[in-house]
This record gives sequence, structure tokens and C-alpha cells, in this order.
Amino acid sequence: MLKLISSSRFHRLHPTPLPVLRPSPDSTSPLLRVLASSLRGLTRRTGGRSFFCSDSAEGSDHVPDAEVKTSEESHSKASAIVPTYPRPEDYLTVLALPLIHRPLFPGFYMPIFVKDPKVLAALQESRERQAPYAGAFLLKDEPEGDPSALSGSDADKNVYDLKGKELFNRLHEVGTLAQISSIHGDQVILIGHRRLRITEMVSEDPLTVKVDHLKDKAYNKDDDIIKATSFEVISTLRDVLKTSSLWRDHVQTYTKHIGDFTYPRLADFGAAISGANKLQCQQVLEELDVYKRLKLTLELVKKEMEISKIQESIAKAIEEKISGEQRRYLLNEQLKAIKKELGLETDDKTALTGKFRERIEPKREKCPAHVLQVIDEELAKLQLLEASSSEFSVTRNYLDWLTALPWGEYSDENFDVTRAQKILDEDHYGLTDVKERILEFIAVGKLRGTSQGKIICLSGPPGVGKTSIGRSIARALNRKFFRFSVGGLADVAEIKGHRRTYIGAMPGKMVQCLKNVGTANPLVLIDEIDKLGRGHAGDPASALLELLDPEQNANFLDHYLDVTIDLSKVLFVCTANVIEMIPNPLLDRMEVVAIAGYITDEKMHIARDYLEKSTREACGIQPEQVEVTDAALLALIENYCREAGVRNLQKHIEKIYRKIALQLVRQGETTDATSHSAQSVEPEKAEVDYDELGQNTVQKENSGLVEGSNPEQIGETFKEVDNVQTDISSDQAECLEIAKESEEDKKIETKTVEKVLVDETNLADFVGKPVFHADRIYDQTPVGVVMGLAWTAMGGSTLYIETTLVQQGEGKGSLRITGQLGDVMKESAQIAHTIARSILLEKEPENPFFANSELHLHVPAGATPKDGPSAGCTMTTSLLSLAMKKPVKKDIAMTGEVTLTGKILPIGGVKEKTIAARRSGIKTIIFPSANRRDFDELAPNVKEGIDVHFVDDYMQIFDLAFGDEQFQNIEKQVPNAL
Ligand SMILES: Nc1ncnc2c1ncn2[C@@H]1O[C@H](COP(=O)(O)OP(=O)(O)OP(=O)(O)O)[C@@H](O)[C@H]1O
Repeated sequence: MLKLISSSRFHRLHPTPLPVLRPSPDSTSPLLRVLASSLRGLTRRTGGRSFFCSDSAEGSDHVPDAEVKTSEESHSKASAIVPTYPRPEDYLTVLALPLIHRPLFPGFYMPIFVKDPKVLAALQESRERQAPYAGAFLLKDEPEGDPSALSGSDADKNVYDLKGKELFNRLHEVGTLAQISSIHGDQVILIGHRRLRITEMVSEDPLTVKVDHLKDKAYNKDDDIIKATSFEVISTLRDVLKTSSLWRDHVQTYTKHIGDFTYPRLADFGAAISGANKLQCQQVLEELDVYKRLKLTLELVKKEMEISKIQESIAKAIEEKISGEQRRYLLNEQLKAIKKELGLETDDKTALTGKFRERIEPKREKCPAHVLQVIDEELAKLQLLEASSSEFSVTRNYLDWLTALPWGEYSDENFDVTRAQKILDEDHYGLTDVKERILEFIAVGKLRGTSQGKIICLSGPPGVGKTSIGRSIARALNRKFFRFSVGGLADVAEIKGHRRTYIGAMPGKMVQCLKNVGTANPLVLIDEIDKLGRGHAGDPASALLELLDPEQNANFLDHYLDVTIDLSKVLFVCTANVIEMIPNPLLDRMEVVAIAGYITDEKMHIARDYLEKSTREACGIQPEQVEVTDAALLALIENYCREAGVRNLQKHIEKIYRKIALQLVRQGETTDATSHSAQSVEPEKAEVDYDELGQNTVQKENSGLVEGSNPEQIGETFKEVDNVQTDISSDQAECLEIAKESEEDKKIETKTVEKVLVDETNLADFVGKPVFHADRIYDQTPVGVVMGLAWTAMGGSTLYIETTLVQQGEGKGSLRITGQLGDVMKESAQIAHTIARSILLEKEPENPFFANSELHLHVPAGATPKDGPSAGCTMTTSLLSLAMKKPVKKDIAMTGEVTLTGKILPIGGVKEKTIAARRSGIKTIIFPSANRRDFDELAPNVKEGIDVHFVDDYMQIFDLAFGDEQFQNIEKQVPNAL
């Protein structure tokens, strides 16, 4: 391999000093000497070595007496070179050596590797013949293909394979006659002598070529242009040397041998030590015109200058950065040392460890042993870690969490049932079931002496107070309250935490909760448990199971914390709108308390005693400033807020109170404005004026008193002072008068603010026009229309089943169904059609209505999907009503699944349905007999005023709906719709 090696490496290989040559007689002009010495001045004599060898001046006729010896050579006579000046005629045919990376310039060393044994043998042999010269020629790049494809040693291997003609074709024509200075194994040191040009190939293996020895074109040493160009080359080199220490070594050696300093040599030197690429160097080598060669070199060194400038700026920027950082580091260290010395602060780690120890010390007794062990281990680990390492911050955060948790700390629980009852009643009206359950819980706790963790699930439509009762329960039990919603939660890590190894890892919600509340027995409200997400990483429902299950949660393992925590004392209260949506294993572990929604009466109480009160306080209105009549509240509930919960009602009450607040403020402002315009002087302002006037005057007179030396003048002054003081007291009296008046004005103002009255006549001014509610679209249902009762996640609701005749004709009996009904409900309609047909056949055997009528059954609110079997009896009644042309009894609603034989099966949501029926002003409800118990369990106020019938056969419904005496009355009122 042909390689330019570093000077130090070269020196290692060839420790002998470089030869000192006899100065060439013709070489040095005085100017060049001066320039060279200036270069020399710039270089440090550090004993470095370069590739440059000040050998014979190329082209000159003098014979160098140099002998290049390595230390080994000097000891071994056999390998010593007997120096001979290579006369051109002796070397017309030379061995051609390929150079891969750069051409060899006359006067320079170059180590190369010769792999071909034949070539090596030939070189050895030529040394033995005492004709140790060969031709060194730069290899051309590969003509085709991308030579860069073969990188490094592969490319070199390829080159070594070149032989004979192929090698000959790849060689540049112009090369250098090279002295074989030494051979070590396959490494050969060449010293460049003079330029050669290949004329023809003589033999192929090893490649021998015929050459012409080239001489530089004659030039005038005193030519100004040549001088100027060389001067520029030297001064550029000088500049480069200032910035680049890399070059100094080369130049130092060069300037040592100043005797050989010629213009052509200067050009070669510049090109050889520049970082120019091989082709540019080859161009310099091929140039025989000294001026042109100098120009080419100048270009190269100029470029080098630019590079070294960039290098300098890069180095400077990096140095600045590093020194800045080092400075900061040193200052910080010093600061730390000073603080430590002064006892102001222990170092970070000690301070941190101290902080954590301080935190855990009071809890040590109650803290479980396994946790203490982990804490101690982590504290020891923290001391060993580097403060800037990421592991350190992970450990610090971990310890922060571990020590902040309330290990074994419990809030004193309230086992006083009466007090708890009082608190629960204070916050919520009704909700007897929930309150009872909580009181039972407290009673058990009292008897056991300790409370146990339980899971209560409050289910019901939105706005019935599930969340707020949770808060109230915590207050009643004297437990800390923490709420988190799991609606849409899809990541298990939210519950169980992330593993500590992740960046930004956090513990799960329960650990956060414990840290937040600071006690191990809080009440945790898990909101919207029915809306738990599907989970993309694990199943959140299963994670919740571990959290809630009393069997498992005594040893709940959070991934982040990695030590078990005891959650068995936590009271979990979950809320849900629809029980069915809660995963079964979870539901299994809960005690479900259903909150069905409120009837008007309950809403009245809630509005009057709770919502109004809190809203009034929130708006800063005094009770005497406002009156909302019962009629207005009733109208608000019945016409605006008919849903099961009271959130909408709360919003409306807030709206009313906001408007009242605005009215009061406006009224107040008008009164203010009137009083101000009547009284032109503001009392506060008058007081300020008075102060300034009095003080200034007195000060002025005082100064007069001191200065005045004449007794007459003094007497005058006293008089004036007296006058002024009289003025002041009259002013003061006047101002006090004004202030008094304005006080009185203020009193009148408050009196003038009228009380705002809200009754049903002006209710619309506060909340706008009543919203249209579709649940009571008929005052009296016409023929073919019957009211049913439904249950939804929003609570119970009433719905109509409408049937109408499309067309009649022999054998056209069919049923069309619409209203976004599900499969079950569609089947119910078909069953109802069959039953109605059979009943009609029984009641009116001659009536062919169903056989010949195309009917259409519709369930309004077509945009709402509906399903379920409980409308079966309503559908049957609707079909019969149409067939018999009889409307059903007024204010009747029914619900119940009907079988093909007319049996009535039980339904769900009795309470919700009853409440919905009451809301819609229904007087009679028909329920399946199997639901009698559900109805009996309802609070009396819910059942109040309802005429309820329990049936197990459809014929009972038929009698109730189409009772004859009723029919007579109604028939008169409602004309037949068909
Ligand atoms: N029985 C009640 N007595 C007094 N205030 C009540 C009662 N029921 C509900 N409220 C009030 O109604 C508002 C709405 O209640 P809350 O937010 O608890 O409803 P929710 O059932 O949790 O609804 P969601 O299912 O939408 O979360 C609260 O301000 C609450 O105080």
C-alpha cells in the first residue's frame, strides 16, 4: 500500500536524522533567503520530522553527497546505500512503481508498500547493483465504475492486482525518479529526485518503462513576477503557519535546509504539503514552467489558508464553549465548597437523603417492614449515584413518592349515626336508600370498632346527585374525599401506574390519591364506571377489579411503587348511569344502590331547600332581595326541567339568579347616579380638600411666625391664624354635614332597591319560553294511540304507540312497523298483532278488520332507537283500539311484555316508569302482577295519586282500557280519528 505517513510515525520507523545537504550553489537568491528566514522564524524548533528531505535539487547538476540511512542500515553494511547521483543516461529504463494517494515530489520522502514479490526482488536487486532508483508514478482513477465503491483496503487490494499493460495504462505519464532509500519487508521508502515522463513500456512483469528525464523550463531568477508570486506563496504559507501548527513541522525541516531553496522547489513544497487532492498535486508535478507551477501552488496554499481560517474559527468556538462550561463547573464546585464550609448547606445528596429520612421517620412505626426496607435500600443507592445521572433522578422521584404516602395513617372516623344522618340530610333531599346504606355502614363500623372497605355503586340517570352524595358521604364519615373519573379510561397504567424504567413514569391514580389526601382510608369516588374504555394496553376493567376487590386490594401492587399497599380501608363509591354496562365481575363485587330520579314534588323540595339556597349565596343575593314563588318553581319544573335529575333545574335556577343579580345591580346603579347628581360634592373628596387646605394654611402661618421678628407683625399673624382657624371649623362643620347627608342617601339607596319577584307570569323573562316536550303530545289519546312506559339511561319516560289504517281490502291484512325499533320490539309488534286479532275474533267475531286491513304501527321520536319487549301490551291495546274504533281511557299508561297466549310478563325500571308517568300527569298505570313487589317498595310520595293495576293476563288490560262506562264518555269527546 502506498501511504503518506505522519512525520512522527516516520521518525519511529527511521530514527536517523535527516541528511544535511550541501547548499546548492545556484539555488538561493538573497530575496528568497530573507523570505525563508521569515518562515523559519515562525516555526518552532520542536525536533519534528517531515516527509521533506532536502535532497538534491531537482534539475541541478550537482551531486548530492547525502546518504540516507536508517539506524539498522547504519549497523548493517550490506543494506547500506552507496549514494550515487542518478545520471539520466543511467536510468533511461526504470522499474515503474504505482502511487495510489499522491504523487511523489522531488525532495520528499514517501513510504510505500510493495506487495508484488517480483517487484520487491527487482528493487532489492537494483539496490544491490548500487543503482537504487525506480520511477514512481501516480495511478489514475479507475476509468469506469465508481472507484469509491471499493473503499479502503478493498480498493488498495485491487490496485495491487494490477500488472503489466493494465498497470501501464493506469499510470500518469509524468512521475518522479525515486531513490529507494530503504526496504523493510514490503515497506519501501522512496525519496523523490526529478521529474520523469514515460515514453514506452519495456517489460510487463515487473513493469519496466522507458523514461525521459524532464527539466524545468529555463526561467529568469530575477523576474519580478516570479519573485512576486513566490513572495505571495511564502507570505500565504506564513499566514497558514500562524494558524496551523500542523504545518509548522514540515516547514521547520524545510527551512533547516535553506541552501536548497529555489523557486521550483518552493512550488513543489507548497503543493506537497497542502491538503490538495492528488490530481491537483499531479498537475503541479507535470508543470515544467516555473512561473505557472508557482501560480498553481499559490492557488493551493491560498485554499489551504481559507481552510485553516475555518479550522481556527471552529477551534475557537469549541474552545470558548468548553472553557465556559468548565468555568461554570468550577464556580459551582467552589460555591458548594464555600456553602459547605460555612455550614449553610450540605451537598445535594445529603440534603435530599436528609429530607426523605425526615419524612419517613415519624411514619416509621406504622410503615410496613417491606416498605421500610425498600426505602432504606433506595436511600443507600441514592448516595452512590452520580447526581447528574438519569438513574439518580429516577431514584429520587421514587423515594419522593414512597416517603410521601400516608403509611398507616388514618383519619378518625365518625361512628356517630345521628351526626352522619344530619350531615347527609343537610346536603341532599330524599335519597333515603343511599342514606340508609351509609348509616348501616357506620353502625357496623361502630360495633366492630373499625370500618371496613366496601364498594357501593350508585346508579341512576344524570343529575340525580350521585357524585354529590359521594362527597357528602365522605363528610358524614369524616373521611377524606378523592374523585376520579374512569369514563373513557383505556390505559391500565392510569390505575396501576407505569413501570419506573419508563421516562416520565407515574404511579397510578390510587397512589396519587393517597399522596393527595394524606390518609390511608379516604372515600374514593370512581365516577362513570359504566363508561370504562376498551383499553389498548391491558384491560382497565381487570385492573379496577384488583383495585376494588376486598380480597385483593389489601395487597394492591402499583407498577411504579413496586411495593404492595393496603387499600382495604378505602371506601369505594362508584357511579354509573347504566348498570348493564358495568363489566360483570366488577358489578359482582358492588352493592348497587339505584337512584331512580325525582318526581315533581321532590324536585320542588330540592329546588327550594338546596339549589336555590346555594345559588343565592353563590350570586351574593340576600334572601330578602328576592322571592321565587312556588307557582314559578312548579312551572319551571313542569315546563322546563322534566328530566329525571335536577342538573337542568339547577342550571335554570342559576340563570334566574344571575338575571336577578343583574337587575339588582342595575337598580342600585340608577339610584347611585340619581343621588350623585343631586349632591354635587362628594363627601370623600370634600374631606381631602379640607385636609389639604387646613394643613397648608397652618404651615404657612407657622413659618411666618418664626421668621417674623417684629412684635406688631407677630400680633397680626396671630389674628390671621385665628381667622383661618375659624374658617377651618366652619368648613369642617360644612363637610361633616355633607358626609352625614350622603350617609343618609346611602341608606335610602338600599331601601330603594326593590325586591325581585319571580312568579309564573314573568318566569319566561328569566328563562325564556318553555321548551317543547314531546312526552305528552295528546291530552286525550285518539283511537289507535296508547301511552306506554319506557326506561332509558336518562331515567324513565312515557312513549306513545300509534297505529293507523293504511288501506283496506279483501285479504290485505298486514302490519308495517316504524320508529327505529330493535328486533325484540319488532317481534313484540308482530305478537301484539296476532293477539289483537284473536281477541277481536273473540269479542267481535263478525269484524274482519285485521284480515282486510293494512296497518301501520309507529313509535314516535323516530330518531331515538328503541328496543325491548315491555311495550307488548301497549301495542296490542293500540291495535285493538283501532280495530274497535274505541279510544282508551284518559290518562292511562301501561307496560308489560305479552306472550302469544296473552300472558303478561314482568318488566324492569318500575320506579323510573312510575316517576315518568307521574311527570306526564298519568292517573292510571297498568303493571304486570310480577312487578307488584317493586311497586310496593316505592316511597309513598312516588306512589301518591296513582291508580295502579297489576295484571297477568291481557284480557284484564282490555277491560281496564276499554271499560264500557268510560268508553261512553270518551266517545262523545273524541270523534273517531278514522
Ligand atoms: N337529592 C338532592 N338534594 C340536593 N341536591 C341534589 C340532589 N340530587 C342532586 N342534587 C344536586 O344536583 C347537582 C347534580 O348532581 P351530580 O353532579 O351529583 O349528579 P350525578 O348523578 O353525579 O350526574 P352524572 O351521572 O351526570 O355524573 C348537584 O349540584 C347536586 O348537589
